[in-house]
Amino acid sequence: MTLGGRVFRPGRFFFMQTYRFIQKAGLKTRPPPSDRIAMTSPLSIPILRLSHAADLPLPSYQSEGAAGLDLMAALAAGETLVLQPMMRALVPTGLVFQIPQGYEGQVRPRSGLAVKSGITVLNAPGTVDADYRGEVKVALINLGAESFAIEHGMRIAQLVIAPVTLSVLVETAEVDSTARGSSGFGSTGTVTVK
Ligand SMILES: O=c1ccn([C@H]2C[C@H](O)[C@@H](COP(=O)(O)OP(=O)(O)OP(=O)(O)O)O2)c(=O)[nH]1
Repeated sequence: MTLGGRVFRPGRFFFMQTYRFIQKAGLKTRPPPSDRIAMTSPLSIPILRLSHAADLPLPSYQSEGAAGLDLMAALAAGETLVLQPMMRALVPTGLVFQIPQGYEGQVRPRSGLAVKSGITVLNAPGTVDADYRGEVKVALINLGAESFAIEHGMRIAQLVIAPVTLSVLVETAEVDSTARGSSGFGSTGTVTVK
């Protein structure tokens, strides 16, 4: 931008001041840059619905800020899957995801099912690899004292899409030293106030 023959480069402060002025004046604006950082555009994920999930809606976020897409049990018509206490089952979702390279799907338990009925994901978080093209299934286990009936369409788990940091392992003869060293597995105890 040129002002009075001099080159003028407006910085972040200039934009924020201008934004606040417009806001005070009651004019409608887009959110300031700092707020917009969090509003990244959603990742597109191709998804294939298999025949046993044809009557089910696609997984969706249940609230504006939810992190997980609810996964539903896709059972055969009229089938009910009863999980006896301490029994496990691989529950089909009827969905094939094409997760983009650099991301993974994490199959996580739903806290409501866990707290109310002891139903959780046995391998939590289950990992759905970016190159997996099979049906996503949920390994549920009943850790409760009562049997639990899973019906077709029941929201049994949630899928969180997360970025994956790919690493290159570099073998070395020694690693650097730290204050913790090799202490772990409860070495700091559990008491907070001494
Ligand atoms: O809860 C899960 C976990 C995995 N999978 C699918 C997607 C994943 O990409 C594939 C393999 O999972 P994982 O790598 O955890 O299994 P593995 O036991 O290491 O098998 P593999 O040798 O096939 O990788 O199985 C699910 O559908 N649900």
